[in-house]
Amino acid sequence: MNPIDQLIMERRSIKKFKPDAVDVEEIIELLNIAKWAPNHKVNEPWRFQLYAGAGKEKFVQAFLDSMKTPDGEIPQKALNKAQYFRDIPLHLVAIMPVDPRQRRFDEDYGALSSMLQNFQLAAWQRGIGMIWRSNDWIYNPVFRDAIGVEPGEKIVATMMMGYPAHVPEKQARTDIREKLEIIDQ
Ligand SMILES: Cc1cc2nc3c(=O)[nH]c(=O)nc-3n(C[C@H](O)[C@H](O)[C@H](O)COP(=O)(O)O)c2cc1C
Repeated sequence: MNPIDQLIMERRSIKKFKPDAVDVEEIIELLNIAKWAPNHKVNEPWRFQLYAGAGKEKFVQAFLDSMKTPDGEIPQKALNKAQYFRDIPLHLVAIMPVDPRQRRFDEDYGALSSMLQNFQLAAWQRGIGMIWRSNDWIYNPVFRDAIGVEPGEKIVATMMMGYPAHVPEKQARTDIREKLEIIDQ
């Protein structure tokens, strides 16, 4: 199998990471590769925040703030998740401008999603794993405010990254013939 086909098929979303640090410069390099995604108008509809080292606590605190109940309590489940996040080497937040024109919005979302998949693949090639998370809290105004996402911006993903401690089994995919209609007459 050619290496690109193999890379696409063998990349997995990673949830368990080794504690080993990932070099921030390598992530910058990978983002500089990933930006060559297809992008109508080449408007580069994205900005990123990379939480590393002591800076991760800002991300974790924003998450915890968004999890507070009306009486100011933080559920144990959220505290456990926060600890899990602290132990992950890097968190990347991908943010796009929200264009009120549906077509432009769709194009921007498509471009950033393509960019993020490039990023996942280029990182996997170098042994770096990640998971794209789009949990409810990225839509929570408390979380958005805490990390400085402006009105008119949308968090598209949080990418949690590190060297994989466990690579899960692939989940089956349907033969594309079942989802493909060929119209040739
Ligand atoms: C837009 C998007 C959002 C996702 N959000 C989550 C998420 O919130 N939590 C999660 O565990 N995985 C999330 N994933 C990762 C998928 O769960 C994962 O791709 C899927 O299970 C298939 O596994 P694979 O990537 O290893 O093939 C997301 C993926 C995409 C593309």
